[in-house]
Amino acid sequence: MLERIRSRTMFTGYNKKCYSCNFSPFSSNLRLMEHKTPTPTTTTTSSEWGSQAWRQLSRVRSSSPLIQCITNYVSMDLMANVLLSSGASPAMIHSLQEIPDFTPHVHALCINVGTLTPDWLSAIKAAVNTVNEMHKPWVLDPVAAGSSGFRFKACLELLALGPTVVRGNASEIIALHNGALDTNSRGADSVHESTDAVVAAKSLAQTSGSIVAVSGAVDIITDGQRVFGVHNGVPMLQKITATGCSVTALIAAFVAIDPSHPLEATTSALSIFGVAGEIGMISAKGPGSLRMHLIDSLNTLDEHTFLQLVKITNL
Ligand SMILES: Nc1ncnc2c1ncn2[C@@H]1O[C@H](COP(=O)(O)OP(=O)(O)OP(=O)(O)O)[C@@H](O)[C@H]1O
Ligand SMILES: Cc1ncsc1CCO
Ligand SMILES: [Mg+2]
Repeated sequence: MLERIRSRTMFTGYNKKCYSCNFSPFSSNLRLMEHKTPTPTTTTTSSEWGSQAWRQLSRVRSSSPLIQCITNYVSMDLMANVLLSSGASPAMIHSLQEIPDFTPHVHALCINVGTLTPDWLSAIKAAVNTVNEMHKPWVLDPVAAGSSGFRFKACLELLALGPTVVRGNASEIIALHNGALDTNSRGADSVHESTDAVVAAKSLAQTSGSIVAVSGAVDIITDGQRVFGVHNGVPMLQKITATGCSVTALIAAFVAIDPSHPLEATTSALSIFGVAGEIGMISAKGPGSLRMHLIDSLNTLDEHTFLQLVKITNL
């Protein structure tokens, strides 16, 4: 594994100053739109990004943010295990009746429309309104957004409520950007490469005010101005259902501990997940065992190994 040292790429656009501030993980005065604040341009290496991602994972591990996940039936197990193995606390609580008692206590909310029904949509909106009122971060996974009118309308309504981050695959982000149903939809699976969605992601970030992340061979992360690429992960992650859903939940955990820097937190979460996939793949025999080794790798990942494998570039 250690010989797989990645090259370090120079890039610009990162506000280093933000990372030297004394951030209080769970302060109540979070501003969801803070990433829109203009930042001075400095030069930062991929290894500095790697160090920052490691610090953020360390904070997830030490502070164990509580992440409420209103997600689909398929992803509940893997998502909860990915959060647990990364150090966060998952809570798969989705009943409308429980939201007034529980949601005010969470550090971030993960919303996923994978198996959406009208009842669940009501619960989702109630939970989103609660965290919005409390200025806490929330992340939207628009699973199969372009596959049906009901789902598409729901995704647009949720987008209008101002998610901190939207993470989807390329087809989902392109459908949201196009504002139309996807007649070639394959449901939860993408028919596009992530790099096909750069323009759509930037535009969607500009119109929504959200950070937009597109997963794929290269994960794309943008605030509408800056665009970063995470070159980690293995293709077999696509053969495990709900790895995308789970990395969205991991983004929620990272945004929970650094809500003032959602662009950077999202980039970090995707890189941690991708590196864990690469390490897991060394021992895996196929998707089934990769799923197990991915969870193990998230649990045991160490700084030295991560810093050797992480690759983040300016796109
Ligand atoms: N070709 C690839 N090479 C490396 N990593 C990949 C590749 N494709 C996807 N990944 C990684 O797999 C994870 C899931 O991404 P994917 O795009 O498959 O999500 P998704 O389609 O939303 O999945 P799901 O809906 O099943 O949860 C991400 O961490 C991504 O970086
Ligand atoms: C396969 C599938 N269908 C609805 S949600 C889901 C999990 C991956 O998004
Ligand atoms: Mg998905």
